[in-house]
Formats: sequence, C-alpha cells, structure tokens
Amino acid sequence: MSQRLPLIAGNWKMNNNHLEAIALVQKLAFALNDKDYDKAEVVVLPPFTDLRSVQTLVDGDKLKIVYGAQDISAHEKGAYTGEISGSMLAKLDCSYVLVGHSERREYHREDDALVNTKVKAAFANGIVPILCVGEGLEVRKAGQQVEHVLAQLDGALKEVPAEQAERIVVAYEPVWAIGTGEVATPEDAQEVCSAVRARLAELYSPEVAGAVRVLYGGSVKGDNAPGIMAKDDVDGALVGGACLKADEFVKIIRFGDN
Ligand SMILES: O=C[C@H](O)COP(=O)(O)O
Repeated sequence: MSQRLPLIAGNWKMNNNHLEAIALVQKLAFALNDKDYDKAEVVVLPPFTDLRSVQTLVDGDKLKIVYGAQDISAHEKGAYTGEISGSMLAKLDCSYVLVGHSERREYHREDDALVNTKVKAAFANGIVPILCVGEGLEVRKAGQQVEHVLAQLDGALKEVPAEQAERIVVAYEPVWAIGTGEVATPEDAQEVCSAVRARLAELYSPEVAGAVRVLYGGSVKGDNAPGIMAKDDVDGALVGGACLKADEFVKIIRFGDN
C-alpha cells in the first residue's frame, strides 16, 4: 500500500469572483470533517483575484483546506504586464501552482521550455508545481499517448534536481477528456500514470518515483472517482467542472466513502 496521501485538487478555472470564492470555500469547509482530511489533501485553485480572500478565510478560520494558483510567471519581476510572480504567490501563502495546464498550452501557446521555466520559478519560491501533461485526441487515436506525455515530462523537468522533483505533483489530463464528459477509463489513467512513475524512476530514482503523486484529470465526477482512484499509480484527481459545486467536490474527495 502506497504511503502517498491522495490529493484532490479543484481547478476553478475562470469561475467565481472573490465573494463567490469565500462562499464556496466556506461551504466546502462546513461539509468536510477530520476523516476526510485524513483520507486526502484537499486543494482549491481559485483565480488570482480570489487568493487574498481565500488566504484570509483559511487563516482566520484555521481551515485545513489548502490553496494555490492556476499559473505563475516565468519571470521574477519587471515589465511583464498582466503577469503574477512566484514571490507574489508565496506572499499569499500559496502551497501549489498549476503549471502547463492544457488550456495554457493551447490558448497561450505555452511550450515545454516555458513550462520548465515555470516549474523552476515555483520551486524557487517554495511553491509546489502541479505539472499538467496530456495528449490530444489525434495522439490518442494514434496510440502515442505514453510517448507524448513522457516527452512533456522530460521537457518540464529539464535540470530540475531530485530534491525538488520528489515534491512535484504530476497531473495526467488527456485533453480529449477535459470538460467533455468523456472520462478516460481507470485502465487508461493507470497506463499513463504508471508510465510517468516509471520515467521518474529512470530520470531520478525509485525513491523519487515512489514519492511523487500522480493525479488524473478530465471529467472526474463523484460517481467515476472511486474507480479511477482505485488504480495503483493514481494518487488523486485534478477536477474542473465538478469542483464548482461543493457537494459534488466532497463526493470526489470521499471517493466512495460516505
Ligand atoms: O484542471 C482540470 C481539468 O482541466 C479537468 O476539467 P474537467 O473536470 O472540467 O474535465
């Protein structure tokens, strides 16, 4: 049995203003109990404009909910209009940051080199990156998903030392399953998540590979979470649409237990 604590992260994407953020985190905190937090680390990833409100709420009410951001600048400071630096996120006590989400790769043309710089920027500021990888439909149809994901992983981890790599979280999100209701089967998730772990063992060591949490993301809901989470190399979920409703997110966090 793995010692890795499952991680269930809710990526709010561009949803919820700071007032709605407070309401959603309060609802979530009210619904969760100590048993839930023993079973999984619960993370929310709100938009930048919500982070200060979430920080104040989590601190003030001593909540066990952990939070982070959806992106980080590759730069530390300067004339980069619209960007948010790692040190700004660290000041807001962000524990995690998404890096290389497929929507960033698609709409903002982020490539593996930029993703690699962002991974390093996160670690430089004491923030754990949740590195997103995943193939599009054409790649899946060609049966090239493992090769594709491993190439993204290699690119993102270039020159990242083992003592940092062992803390990273990798989220396997097949692009064809994001927001489509088309969830990958537990076997599809296991195939790629186990390949990611094997590559981490090659790049670093079996210890690093054994420490890293590998998540699945893409149309995860309360009813399909238990099957996916039962797989050996799946250590949690990166949830989009279903994390916007507290009760559905709680179901995922409990993956099968009531
Ligand atoms: O970051 C989360 C993913 O993109 C999954 O989104 P989804 O659960 O709406 O498919």
